[in-house]
Amino acid sequence: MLHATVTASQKRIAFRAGLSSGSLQRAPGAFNPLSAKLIEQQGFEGVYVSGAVLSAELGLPDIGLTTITEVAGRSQQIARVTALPALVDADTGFGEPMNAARTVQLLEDAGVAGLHLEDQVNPKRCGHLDGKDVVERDVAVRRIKAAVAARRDPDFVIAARTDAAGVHGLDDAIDRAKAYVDAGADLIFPEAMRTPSDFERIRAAVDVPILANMTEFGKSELIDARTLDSLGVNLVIYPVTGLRLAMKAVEDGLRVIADDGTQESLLDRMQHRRDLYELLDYSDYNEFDENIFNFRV
Ligand SMILES: C[C@](O)(C(=O)O)[C@H](CC(=O)O)C(=O)O
Ligand SMILES: [Mg+2]
Repeated sequence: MLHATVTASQKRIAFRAGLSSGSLQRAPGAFNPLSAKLIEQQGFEGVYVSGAVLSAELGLPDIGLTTITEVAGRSQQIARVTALPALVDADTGFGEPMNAARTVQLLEDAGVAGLHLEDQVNPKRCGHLDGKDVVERDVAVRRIKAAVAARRDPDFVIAARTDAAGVHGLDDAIDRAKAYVDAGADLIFPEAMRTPSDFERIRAAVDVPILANMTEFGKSELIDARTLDSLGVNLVIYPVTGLRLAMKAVEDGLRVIADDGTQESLLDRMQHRRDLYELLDYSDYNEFDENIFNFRV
């Protein structure tokens, strides 16, 4: 009720334990706090706060227009309603290495379990588009080092994402992944991997946990969870999946209302009022109120 009963520190410890458990952790993107509760209810191990979703929600493309204040605010809203650890997309860290350092502290304060910083130039692009570019490896290393040095909670996870595979090829992505691990990254996010064998090569190159981004309509083959697990992937994100499902359902539903003049035929495709209330722990609020208001004459 009102908030998750698990503290930020406990979530970070649980996130690290999951990453080193040897079994795949799954973190669908929560497109709002309510959907984070649904992700928890459905038995996933974590939630992902996607930059693509956050910008799309604001009616913007994912080209680095959102600010750290917006990202931290949304991340806090999501983290506080779920017991699951949240991993946040911190793009390029919102500027210079010093901005990346501040980003770490603001996201620690937001109560999330970790973030990822990517090696793209500013302004960044979706990692699955052509025409993106990366900064020099040393610049990215400075970004990671600044982030790691700024961390106050040693359990807060700092992930390094490399977009280099789509720009200079997989060999450069592997070199960068190694350099980012040396700089202190806890987790490697190789962006826009095409096939299982790309993940195999990353897995063989680094000792830290690795992440698979199973975003749709991009460059990556959609690989099922069991296969990812057998490839030694530690964490999979489905960043925009929930938003895509919801938006298509809403679009179809709105068309029916416009055509039929009623939503009657859509009722069995809707989350029932009862299920929404259950997700919101509505009955607990009632009980809470009764306990306060117990005046009897
Ligand atoms: C993971 C990602 O960074 C995101 O913001 O969710 C995106 C996802 C997408 O645009 O499909 C990315 O892969 O760049
Ligand atoms: Mg992103």
